[in-house]
Amino acid sequence: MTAVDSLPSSLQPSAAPAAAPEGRTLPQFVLTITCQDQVGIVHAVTEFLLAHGANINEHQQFDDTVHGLVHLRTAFTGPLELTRETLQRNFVSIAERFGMRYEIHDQTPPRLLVMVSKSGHCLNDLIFRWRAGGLGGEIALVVSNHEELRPMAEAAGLPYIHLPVSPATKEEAEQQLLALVEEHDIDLVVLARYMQILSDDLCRALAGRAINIHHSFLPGFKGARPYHQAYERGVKLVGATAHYVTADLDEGPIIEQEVIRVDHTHDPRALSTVGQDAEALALSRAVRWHCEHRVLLEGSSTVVFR
Ligand SMILES: Nc1nc2c(c(=O)[nH]1)N[C@@H](CN(C=O)c1ccc(C(=O)N[C@@H](CCC(=O)O)C(=O)O)cc1)CN2
Repeated sequence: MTAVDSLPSSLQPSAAPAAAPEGRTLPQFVLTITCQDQVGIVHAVTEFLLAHGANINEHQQFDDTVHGLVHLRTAFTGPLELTRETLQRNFVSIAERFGMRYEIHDQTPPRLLVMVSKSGHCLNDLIFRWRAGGLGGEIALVVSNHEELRPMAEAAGLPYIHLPVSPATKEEAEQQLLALVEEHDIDLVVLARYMQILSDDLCRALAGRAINIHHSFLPGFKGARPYHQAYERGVKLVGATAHYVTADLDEGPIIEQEVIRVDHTHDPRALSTVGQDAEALALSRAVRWHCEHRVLLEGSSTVVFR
């Protein structure tokens, strides 16, 4: 008798997926796994989900033969009574058997804190997608080292916190930011053209939960004025790079990049103007994919299950 044979009829492979009672929706979850590649991983995962009455909606896998690793993302719908805590508790033994690094998420949208300076095109795009329900997370508040974007945030009903930064106030400002992250139960900090360099301590505190948009196609043109560098170089493509924030400026693991064709008629201002579209698109995609648990960090790189 196989493991499947021992399951109740409602869980037999041919059984229809569990249905939600009137007015209720079935819980949805995402499981992400990284481990050494070995036989039986997918079988163990699918047998575990079957035993909990879960119905797989999306499954993606990448075998990284360079590093001998396998990365999985499985999105599934559970029976009404299934919880993240039950899954977490029951999956531990499987994770230990295969030496898995894993996360189990329910459908609670991550809470976002957006940081800005004076340029509003990325914030504007994030607010539009959030209000349209297409960002994958909830914007909780906006923090800035300037006042210029307060009207945009407050018009969207968002709290706006002004934290001026100078060499004298930087440490205090960063402590206040961390206090806001705790106070508002923030899951992700989004640097949406925030033009101050975060300290090593702050980067460590926000490791894996802070995304920046750099206004160039990295690794080219790092720093604060990439469009001037691009103009001087005479490039024919400009772009933007969304990456996790690390202490090494503009060196964090890349999540998404976008490019736009330009030519000799574009001066630095024109390059900056056309580049804004690439920045807004790359950042919003990266934020949504992070919120949907589609981005797996692997050392200095990422695996993105788009
Ligand atoms: N620790 C990190 N902090 C930040 C990163 C990062 O990758 N790691 N990205 C920046 C954004 N950025 C480029 O994408 C960037 C922003 C600002 C500067 C810079 O030189 N700033 C000057 C001040 C400039 C000003 O006041 O306008 C500085 O901080 O001395 C370079 C790159 C966000 N933070």
